Amino acid sequence: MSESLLRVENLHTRFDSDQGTVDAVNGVSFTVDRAEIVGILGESGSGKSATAQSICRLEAPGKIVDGSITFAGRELTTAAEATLCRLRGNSISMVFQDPTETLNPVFSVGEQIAESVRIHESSGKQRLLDFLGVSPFRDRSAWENARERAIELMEQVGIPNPDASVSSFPHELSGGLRQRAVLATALASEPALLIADEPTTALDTTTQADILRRLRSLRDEQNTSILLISHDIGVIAQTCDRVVVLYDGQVMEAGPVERILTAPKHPYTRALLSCSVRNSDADERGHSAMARPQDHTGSHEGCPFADHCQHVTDACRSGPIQTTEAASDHRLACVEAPVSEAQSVSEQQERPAADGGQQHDTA
Ligand SMILES: Nc1ncnc2c1ncn2[C@@H]1O[C@H](COP(=O)(O)OP(=O)(O)OP(=O)(O)O)[C@@H](O)[C@H]1O
Ligand code: NI
Repeated sequence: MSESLLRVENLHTRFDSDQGTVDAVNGVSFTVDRAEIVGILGESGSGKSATAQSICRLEAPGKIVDGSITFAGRELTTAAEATLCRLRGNSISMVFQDPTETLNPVFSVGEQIAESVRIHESSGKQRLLDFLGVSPFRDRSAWENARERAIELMEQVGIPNPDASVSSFPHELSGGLRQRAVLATALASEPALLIADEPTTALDTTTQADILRRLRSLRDEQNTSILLISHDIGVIAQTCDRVVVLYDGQVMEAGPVERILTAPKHPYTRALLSCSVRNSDADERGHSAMARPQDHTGSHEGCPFADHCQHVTDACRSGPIQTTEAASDHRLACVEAPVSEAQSVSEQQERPAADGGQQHDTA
């Protein structure tokens, strides 16, 4: 078995502010294999973006205070800025939630996509466009080639009429088209790993479904590994192979999407799923709104979900929660897992336990 493309181990990312210290990422571990789509699922404030930013080493003003991030066997937490720049220009691309922050309003989208192609081809030069504020395409033939590639990329991400839209400015495009253009710039370098932080959150459901479908084709056709961040279970279910459920900067449960979404074992995951099924019913086990961790500055003894968990015991509050293997490739951070399992089966009448009701089988 080859080494995972991305391996995050015991990552701790901290923000220091006047209000105190926020442990935004508090011991997170997971891997992304080649040609795999892994989702990070969690509510607002659970540390999804801080995790993604740490992987790209764009965590400032946060600081990585512990743990390891390896990409293709290379340690990123201690890598030099020049190495990180090269990786970001070639191997790892990130798409942020708000495309207006990524696209420069004064250049056409075609030029910006073409510039990403050029950066990739000239292997890791500074982003001249941002840097100098001038178009790097003074040489006509260089522009023609890059423009052609930009049009291809625009087609790939579903921008209609790319021949015409290549000269459009960001403000001339709809939100959906802008987000597609951002995706095209991210794909220009043919990255081995694409990190997409809520890439479709602001978009209508048809556009969202289309973009998610294109992410899957990207994996199918180009073997791109994708880390997809979302608070939306539907998005994760449609797109991912595996999912990591975050709460208060910690992994509650992780495993194959189908398994986690149909037979969740962690009380938090189950609360999250039942909220999404009946999200109008905020009273559903009382978890909907109050499940959010209000105070990140306290100590981290015990399970962060303990105060909202109906299965809570003394052990949940008294020390670090061990992560156990509920099944092969299914991790769980819950001391009450066996009790929860019994509950889970009765709560989930629609499915005869997929694992035969025995959660402690071996890998
Ligand atoms: N620049 C910052 N300064 C101080 N605290 C921060 C900063 N950025 C994030 N945090 C804190 O870190 C925690 C995790 O934030 P993060 O943005 O990773 O959450 P998220 O899961 O991405 O949420 P959302 O779904 O709202 O994007 C939060 O408590 C947040 O307040
Ligand atoms: Ni976020």
